[in-house]
Amino acid sequence: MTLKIGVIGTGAIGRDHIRRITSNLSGGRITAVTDVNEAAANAVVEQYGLDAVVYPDDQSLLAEGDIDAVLVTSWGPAHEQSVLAAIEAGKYVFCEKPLATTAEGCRRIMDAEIKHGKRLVQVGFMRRYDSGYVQLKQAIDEHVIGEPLMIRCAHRNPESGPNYTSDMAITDTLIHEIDVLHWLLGDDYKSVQVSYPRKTRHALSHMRDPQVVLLETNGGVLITAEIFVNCRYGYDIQCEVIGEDGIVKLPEPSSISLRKEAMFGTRILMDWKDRFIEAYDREIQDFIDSVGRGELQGPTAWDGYIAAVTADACVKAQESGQREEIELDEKPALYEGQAVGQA
Ligand SMILES: NC(=O)c1ccc[n+]([C@@H]2O[C@H](COP(=O)([O-])OP(=O)(O)OC[C@H]3O[C@@H](n4cnc5c(N)ncnc54)[C@H](O)[C@@H]3O)[C@@H](O)[C@H]2O)c1
Ligand SMILES: O[C@H]1[C@H](O)[C@@H](O)[C@H](O)[C@@H](O)[C@H]1O
Repeated sequence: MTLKIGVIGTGAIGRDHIRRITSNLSGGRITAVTDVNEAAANAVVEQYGLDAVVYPDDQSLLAEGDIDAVLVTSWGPAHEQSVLAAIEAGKYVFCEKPLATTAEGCRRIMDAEIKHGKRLVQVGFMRRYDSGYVQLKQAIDEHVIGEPLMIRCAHRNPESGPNYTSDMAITDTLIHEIDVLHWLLGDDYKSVQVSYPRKTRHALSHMRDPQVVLLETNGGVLITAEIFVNCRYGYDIQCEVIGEDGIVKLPEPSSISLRKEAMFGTRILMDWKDRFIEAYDREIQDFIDSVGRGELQGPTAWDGYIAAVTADACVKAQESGQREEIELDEKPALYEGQAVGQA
């Protein structure tokens, strides 16, 4: 069976997912699209030669579209409304991060899913599908390094856009570490503190960059996460887990090495689309396959909720300079067991 997919939001990542479904992946077909910028929706239909109807908004796409599932790839503040409408229509929905911009919004989505009685939502935390992170998880789960004690990581972007603000370092950028690290450890966060080193001259005047976030888990693991979104030299994601018996580290993306003019080196990628290209392919293929089986297995609305609660505490800690507590509601039964990523 071919899954008929509607896409809500045809910007950068919406187009990229349409490209992969159309050219790389199996079992899915784009049959409906919408974007508040109608010209963008029309352009993507033309660019990929889609046999798809362009709808004026998410409501009409969900009511009239010939679809089995939707991808929500609009701006973050628009996600909650589209996801709730998709659940109401009984459609499976893949939603890019953030699931909603507030913890209350994520709660409303969980309540709607629980009322529906079955998982319909997968959140776009693609790092769980990255083979490097999957290997780290395997090593931790198999106690290769004994108990994990500390994690050191860095999330570096070459440059931030003109509308990027200091809190987006958390809600837009660190959110990937927030998700993947609690998944790696199988542990929840307890507290967070944020510090600011000297500011880079490349950052816009209104923002703090870089930032250092110190997270502590319930199990006592200390995580230092550097966020540096104007590092200039590349798109660089680092993660090192220090355990009782050894250390495991995220591999560098594979690349040829070059010896030239008295130098030896490898290229560093510049774009998130390239760094996680295989992970995005796997997560969307997993969504298509899981919907086909009638049982989602990727990141859940509960994971989206954990990320939102943790991000709220991080933003509070950015402002207060103090250690802030992170408190989750009780995990609903629908989300028992750990959602997986795939190698
Ligand atoms: N998983 C990842 O690594 C990753 C990477 C990039 C972006 N994202 C997330 O994906 C989302 C989109 O990011 P982007 O980079 O593609 O942004 P973008 O600005 O390029 O595209 C967003 C599109 O959504 C459209 N839109 C806004 N509100 C809408 C609505 N109510 N209905 C329909 N369309 C609407 C806009 O017109 C725009 O075309 C963001 O939430 C972002 O955080 C995730
Ligand atoms: O900081 C960026 C992240 O590195 C990417 O992975 C995307 O999530 C993008 O939306 C963020 O702005």
